[in-house]
Amino acid sequence: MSGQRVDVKVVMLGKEYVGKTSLVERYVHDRFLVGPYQNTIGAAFVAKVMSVGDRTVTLGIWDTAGSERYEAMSRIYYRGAKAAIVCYDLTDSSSFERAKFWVKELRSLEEGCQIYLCGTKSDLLEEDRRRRRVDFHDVQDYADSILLLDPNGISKLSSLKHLARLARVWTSSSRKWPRITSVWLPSR
Ligand SMILES: Nc1nc2c(ncn2[C@@H]2O[C@H](COP(=O)(O)OP(=O)(O)OP(=O)(O)O)[C@@H](O)[C@H]2O)c(=O)[nH]1
Repeated sequence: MSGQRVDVKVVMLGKEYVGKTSLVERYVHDRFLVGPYQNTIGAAFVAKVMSVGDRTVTLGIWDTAGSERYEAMSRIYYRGAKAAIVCYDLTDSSSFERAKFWVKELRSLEEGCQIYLCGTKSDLLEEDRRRRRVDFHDVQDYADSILLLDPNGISKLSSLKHLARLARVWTSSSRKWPRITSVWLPSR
């Protein structure tokens, strides 16, 4: 990581191949890389400067490797994160189980971290709905069950408006670009 000042640390988590790097590439460089899949090794860091009202905020985004081989390393990267974008692939049910694993871990170990749950690759469902492997209602029920555990968590959303905005950027999409649906979860 460079010596750049970071105001808000954001970490990307989720099973390998769900599309974490693609989301970061799109958000930071406004591009979608085509070509052979290249798995992330360890983690990659990128900074993104954004304006929030009259303030300038530097996000430091850690894009972790999804392979379980790097699980211990990912724990190092989520320490102190203000937000975690936990991704799962709508066409891969095991990736949703993996997302739950990360949510559980963050909620018990990183209480100050806002968690965003992102279902990726919705373009594949537009092409063929039968490819869906993660039911929308299951995700909704899961999100609700966590909200119910901590009703106060909802208020935290307004205190981190810039991150909510960041999530919105990631949800707006066009064809052929990373496609996600997002559900906000409180941190506890
Ligand atoms: N159809 C479709 N493919 C996508 C989308 N996002 C990513 N992909 C493809 O999915 C593959 C994996 O994407 P990555 O962004 O490298 O996945 P990752 O989660 O960073 O993977 P790891 O680095 O192994 O953890 C690549 O071949 C991407 O082109 C999407 O929204 N739609």
